[in-house]
Amino acid sequence: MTAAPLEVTDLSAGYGPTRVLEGVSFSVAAGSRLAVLGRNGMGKTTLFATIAGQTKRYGGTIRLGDKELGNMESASRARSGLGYVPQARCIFPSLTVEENLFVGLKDRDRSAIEEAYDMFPRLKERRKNLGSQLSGGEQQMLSTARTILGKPTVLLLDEPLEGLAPVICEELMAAFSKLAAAGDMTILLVEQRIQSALDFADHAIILERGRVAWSGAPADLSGQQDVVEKLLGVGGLH
Ligand SMILES: Nc1ncnc2c1ncn2[C@@H]1O[C@H](COP(=O)(O)OP(=O)(O)OP(=O)(O)O)[C@@H](O)[C@H]1O
Repeated sequence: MTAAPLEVTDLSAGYGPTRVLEGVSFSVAAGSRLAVLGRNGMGKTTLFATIAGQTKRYGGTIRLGDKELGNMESASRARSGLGYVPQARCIFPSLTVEENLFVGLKDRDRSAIEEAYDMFPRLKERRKNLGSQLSGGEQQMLSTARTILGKPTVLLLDEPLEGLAPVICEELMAAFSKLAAAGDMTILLVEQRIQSALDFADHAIILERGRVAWSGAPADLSGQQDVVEKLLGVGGLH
């Protein structure tokens, strides 16, 4: 499969009567990398959960390639090419690493598991360990690898670096960059480690109270100190 474009138009969503996203529009070209940034509670996770069909959508469209996802169940969105690695690492703690990966294979041959081991050699070393015996970084690798084995054409990564040591963050970001460079996936990344996200992405959007408050190239942000302070709550970028 090759990467697909994603186009979100006038999306609004929330939880019961609480509207969180309002009029969110952006597009991501096939094979490109979008950083979704914003302070805590601004709607980043809600955006990804809505694209994945796990939050109530009130209006707007979500187009992946030539398919409209808006009215599909989550499983159909996944079959249409959407891969979602949620913030809470989703692994089966009582299954081994290898068994966890089998779950991600769907109808692919077992030999495809080598793709996951090529990307994350650490998982190969731990293949007989139970999910519960993995470190936070290894769990993140497993959660990501399992989704990638499903061959998504658009991949959503929600705060993959959360709580991880710098050396593991570098390892993960290198793996994501390799994936992006292969051209098989369009990647959207939510990340609090702003500089890592900007280094990775070729475009960024910043959410503020559920709306897109800024959109542009990562390089443009470094010259906009007021935007960085107001929308990201940090003093500066490196
Ligand atoms: N299950 C829920 N029910 C009701 N409100 C929720 C629920 N999940 C999130 N919210 C609210 O939606 C808003 C956006 O939350 P969301 O988790 O999408 O933000 P975020 O930008 O991802 O934050 P963070 O960076 O802290 O993860 C917040 O006000 C939050 O309290």
